[in-house]
Amino acid sequence: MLLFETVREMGHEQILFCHGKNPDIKAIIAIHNTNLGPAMGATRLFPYASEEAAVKDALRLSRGMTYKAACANIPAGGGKAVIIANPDQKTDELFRAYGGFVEGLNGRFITGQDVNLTPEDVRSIRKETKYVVGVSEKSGGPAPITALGVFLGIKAAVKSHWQSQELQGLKVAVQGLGNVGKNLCRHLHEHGIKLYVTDVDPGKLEEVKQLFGATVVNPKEIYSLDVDIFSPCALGGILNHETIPLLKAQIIAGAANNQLADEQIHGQMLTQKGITYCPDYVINAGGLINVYNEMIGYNEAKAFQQVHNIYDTLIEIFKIAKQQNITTNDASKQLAENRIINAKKTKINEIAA
Ligand SMILES: NC(=O)C1=CN([C@@H]2O[C@H](COP(=O)(O)OP(=O)(O)OC[C@H]3O[C@@H](n4cnc5c(N)ncnc54)[C@H](O)[C@@H]3O)[C@@H](O)[C@H]2O)C=CC1
Ligand SMILES: O=C(O)C(=O)Cc1c[nH]c2ccccc12
Repeated sequence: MLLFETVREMGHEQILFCHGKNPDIKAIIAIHNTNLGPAMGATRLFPYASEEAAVKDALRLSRGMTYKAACANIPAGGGKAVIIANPDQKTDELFRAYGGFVEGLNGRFITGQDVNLTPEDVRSIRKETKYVVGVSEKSGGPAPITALGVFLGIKAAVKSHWQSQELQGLKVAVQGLGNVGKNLCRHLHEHGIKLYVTDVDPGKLEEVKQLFGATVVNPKEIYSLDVDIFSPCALGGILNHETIPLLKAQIIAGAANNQLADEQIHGQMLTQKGITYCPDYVINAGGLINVYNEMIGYNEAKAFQQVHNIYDTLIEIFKIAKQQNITTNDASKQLAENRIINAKKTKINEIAA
């Protein structure tokens, strides 16, 4: 991988390679853009197959955070960190060492809990740095708000795709019943939607089957179901050459980050199939909205309003995509980039005034 060529093309400001021998730590903090504010992004821990895979994940996730904040009108920039490790290697010392690196950035990067981190791990990070958010119990954590945002995104997609407000009787396939997926199932069930669900954890499947009368399917079956909507709420990269030809759903609307294995190629494939794709970083902004509000002093009404704006933003993105005959992913990128450029101009004008 040609590192500087890649970051020049993707537009990153700074990448920090964090290393230590005792404790043994390998982490990458990617700061994509800070025009709108400090770079925000939760930290994920993962046993990446290669260092290149870890770098790529950090680069793409951090850029996604820039677009996410811009599309949600949150005055924050985009960043993301990955710790290369197996979940069974987690220790308090590891997270404290990582926290030291975050502290060294002095607020340019603000982080929290992502894949494979628990609230306890985040408390370890917090022993070394105050630049951690999303640990307060006040707002109930980011997942319920993320799920609400995804539900509103589904409503927007239904409106745009079928010119309908009617959810009753629709069939939705949900991949992953974690913190977001389960909360999403509750909203969908309450609106009379028929659920088809999958997870690799049998306990979670049983719970959702009992609570919401969901039909349980094998992880491999989830793509080819005869449903109206597919909601990926587990892993990234699930929209690819193997899965897209299998899809019967007309709408894709879920919480997972980096759903398109390749943004251009697979974004186009979905458009050609006539599928309405809700760009992941637009529909899953609820978590960021929640932690940002927690950071500035939680105001439930304000956070609620910002999450509800996801509906209007998606309607605007679908409109831009149709008018310009581009993918919804490119339309949302355009919206985000315009907001970032305008913010920079405003900043320059303020300095000049
Ligand atoms: N929690 C939040 O506020 C936000 C979450 N996201 C993203 O949404 C996704 C879900 O987040 P959470 O619910 O918080 O995570 P989680 O870790 O609580 O849930 C993920 C679920 O997916 C399941 N899973 C893993 N591999 C699977 C497979 N191959 N097939 C089916 N299920 C599988 C897991 O068993 C788990 O139940 C993640 O990609 C996360 O990055 C994005 C924005 C905010
Ligand atoms: O939407 C994402 O991918 C996030 O990282 C959102 C998020 C959850 N918890 C956080 C803590 C600090 C910064 C962002 C987040």
